[in-house]
Amino acid sequence: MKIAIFPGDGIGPEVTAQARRVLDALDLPGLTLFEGDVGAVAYRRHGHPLPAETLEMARAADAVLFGAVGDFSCDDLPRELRPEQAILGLRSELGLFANLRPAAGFPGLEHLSSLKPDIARSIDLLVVRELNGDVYFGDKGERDSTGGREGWDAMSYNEAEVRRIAHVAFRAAMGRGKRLTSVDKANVLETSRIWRETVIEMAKDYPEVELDHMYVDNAAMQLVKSPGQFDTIVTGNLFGDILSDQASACVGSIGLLASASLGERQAEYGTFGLYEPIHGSAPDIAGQGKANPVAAVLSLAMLLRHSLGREEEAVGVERAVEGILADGVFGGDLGGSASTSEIGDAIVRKLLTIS
Ligand SMILES: NC(=O)C1=CN([C@@H]2O[C@H](COP(=O)(O)OP(=O)(O)OC[C@H]3O[C@@H](n4cnc5c(N)ncnc54)[C@H](O)[C@@H]3O)[C@@H](O)[C@H]2O)C=CC1
Ligand SMILES: CC(C)CC(=O)C(=O)O
Ligand SMILES: [Mg+2]
Repeated sequence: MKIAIFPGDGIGPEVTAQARRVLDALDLPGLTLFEGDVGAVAYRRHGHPLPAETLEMARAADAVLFGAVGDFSCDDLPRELRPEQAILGLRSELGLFANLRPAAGFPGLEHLSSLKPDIARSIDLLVVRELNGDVYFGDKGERDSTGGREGWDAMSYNEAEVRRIAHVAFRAAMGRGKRLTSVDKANVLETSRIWRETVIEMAKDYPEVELDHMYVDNAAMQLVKSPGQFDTIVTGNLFGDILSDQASACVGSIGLLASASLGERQAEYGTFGLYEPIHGSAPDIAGQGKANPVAAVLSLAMLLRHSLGREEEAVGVERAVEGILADGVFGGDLGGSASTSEIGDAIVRKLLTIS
């Protein structure tokens, strides 16, 4: 099996280094690891945030472990050369339309949440975010208007795009609490009207799943008021991006949440996928040993589960993370003092103790 590791910018290399140590500690037979450049670092070295050789490496791999991209020094570059195009390009080129972002509290660590412990205790949800469409990939541009320069981004979803992500979400809900909340803005947006009608039409294929619908503004409010009401959420690219960052603060920190990005074949059979923390390159803390590597390590656990079929090892990594958090090993994002590498050390030690 070939795993491509793309550390990227800012804290990306710091957190992926810890995930790699965990992978090394597992000592799995038959694994080959490759590293590739993405983001600002790739732009500086190769003149493009997603060089052709990196994309080829991803295509040849069984799974990609991604760090993060983004660097404020690139803010003035044309959009197609900005570091963020690396992750957008990988998602679209590899057809990774289904982004799974689980958000569950760590038992006994409710006090780490931004919510009251009693409310935080109930969080156990999965955001299924569409990843290949919406305003991120729609036509966009700048034009002159009577009010000066005007920027525009087209939002759209067709029925086929809604169906394929909704199938993933209905199936995910079947494997969880059998409740699915579709989040949209159907009271205002035509995109959402088609989204909602399509999801309703599909519900008849999943009679065991209890489906409901929520406008995104209410969903944002309900997520902090009573997150326990959610089991599986399905939503578009933009709303899913925002709600999952919010869900991370409900759990405790954005440094805790992992994600898997899967495509048509992959969502069905569980092979190729791209795995990354939900956070970005965090330039405000980069290079200071302050990054929480847990999201990257849990992304590795998702890779082991979904792409390598290594459920036992995935559970082992998740147990090790739960163990070190229960031991009180955490960094500044959770009110502790452990550095990125100390957290990595503790996870590796715990993994070797429990396995
Ligand atoms: N998938 C990706 O590569 C993503 C890239 N970005 C890019 O990252 C750059 C920074 O974006 P922001 O909006 O600031 O989002 P961000 O997620 O990088 O950071 C938001 C806040 O959370 C903190 N934070 C993030 N990850 C952390 C971790 N592991 N441990 C402790 N604290 C952590 C940061 O210090 C910051 O205060 C931008 O260039 C943005 O475009 C943003 C999101 C996703
Ligand atoms: C940087 C982006 C392209 C998207 C993002 O924030 C995310 O996928 O979480
Ligand atoms: Mg985001």
